[in-house]
Amino acid sequence: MNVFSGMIAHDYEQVIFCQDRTSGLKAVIAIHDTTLGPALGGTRMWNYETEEAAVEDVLRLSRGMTYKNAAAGLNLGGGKAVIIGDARTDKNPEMFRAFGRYIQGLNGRYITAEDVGTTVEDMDIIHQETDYVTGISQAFGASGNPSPVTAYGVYVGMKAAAKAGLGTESLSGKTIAVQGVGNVAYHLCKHLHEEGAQLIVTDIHQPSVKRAVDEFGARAVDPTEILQVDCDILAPCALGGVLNEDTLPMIKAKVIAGAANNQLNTNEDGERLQQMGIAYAPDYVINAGGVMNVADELNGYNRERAFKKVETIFDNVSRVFEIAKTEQIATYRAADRMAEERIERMRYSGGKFLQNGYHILSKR
Ligand SMILES: NC(=O)c1ccc[n+]([C@@H]2O[C@H](COP(=O)([O-])OP(=O)(O)OC[C@H]3O[C@@H](n4cnc5c(N)ncnc54)[C@H](O)[C@@H]3O)[C@@H](O)[C@H]2O)c1
Ligand SMILES: CC(C)C[C@H](N)C(=O)O
Repeated sequence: MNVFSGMIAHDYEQVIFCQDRTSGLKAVIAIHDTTLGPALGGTRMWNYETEEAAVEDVLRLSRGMTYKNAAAGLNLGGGKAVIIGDARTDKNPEMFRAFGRYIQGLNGRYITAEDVGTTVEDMDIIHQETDYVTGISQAFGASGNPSPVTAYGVYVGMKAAAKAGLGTESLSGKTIAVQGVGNVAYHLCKHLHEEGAQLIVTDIHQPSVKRAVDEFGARAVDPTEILQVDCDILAPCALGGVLNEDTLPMIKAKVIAGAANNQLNTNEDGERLQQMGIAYAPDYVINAGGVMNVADELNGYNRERAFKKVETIFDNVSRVFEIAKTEQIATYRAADRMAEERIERMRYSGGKFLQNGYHILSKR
């Protein structure tokens, strides 16, 4: 495994390997870019088949957080962590405490939160060792589980995507196909049902499907069918890579707007979507509600302020469609451009010597 070539390719700042024999912790923290501020991103716990796969994932996800935080207008950089192991069988409190001490050792360069396989309870254990953790329990005056807030952000972002792709932001009467009805999509379906959308759902976990059918009158289909059903909007809310050269020809939706990270398998798939005339809301712009919510904890959590911030996702998604239209480029490129411009402006401005409280000279 050649870690440095991977780091140099997209200019990663730091990768930290953490090991604790007693608890079985094997973790990798990747800090991609801290131009806008300390790196904030969740910790994923996943049973990776190889260590290379874990490193690849943490690199890809941490860079995604740089773009997500920048496009969301947060003064935060991008980072992410992965813990290698089965989230259902391999967790123990000592593991998360050891991990918390590693985070504390970074002195604020990296701040963690939930991601796939980790929970509020895990964040609370990390919090026993460090303050550089968000998404901790509401009992601490913090924000708790980010999934319902992510869902609300996807809902308002979907309205902006519908305006661009269907000419109306109303989702009433629209047929919406949802792939994966887990933590985020359950709450998304609730908003969509309340607005009067017709739902088609699938999941590999049958109780989740049953809940959506029972509570929202959703029509269930097999996981192999969801991408090809007749619908107005497709919401990928399971795992990444679902929009690829094999699946794109099947898709009948005019709009794609969902919560999953890394929906496009490659950038070429983003170009294909543009050629097909499908209005694609870039994943990291529409699913930023969770990070917006946990980031508010850094200011002393205020739920009302956090939700106001999450509502800006409507404007952020609209802006992406505007850039794409004006520049005649695919929406994923428009989103990257929006994020990169913000980072580059700060990099340029931050490159000027201006005395501030953090500068070494001020401590003499
Ligand atoms: N939780 C958050 O706040 C948040 C924030 C931003 C992005 N995301 C992203 O949103 C997505 C969903 O997150 P979540 O927290 O709801 O996770 P989750 O694990 O609760 O839900 C995912 C669901 O997808 C199902 N699934 C997996 N593979 C499937 C397949 N092939 N076909 C159908 N269903 C399948 C799972 O059974 C599960 O119910 C993930 O990609 C995550 O990275 C989550
Ligand atoms: C900070 C977390 C709530 C981030 C979330 N896991 C995401 O991918 O956006």
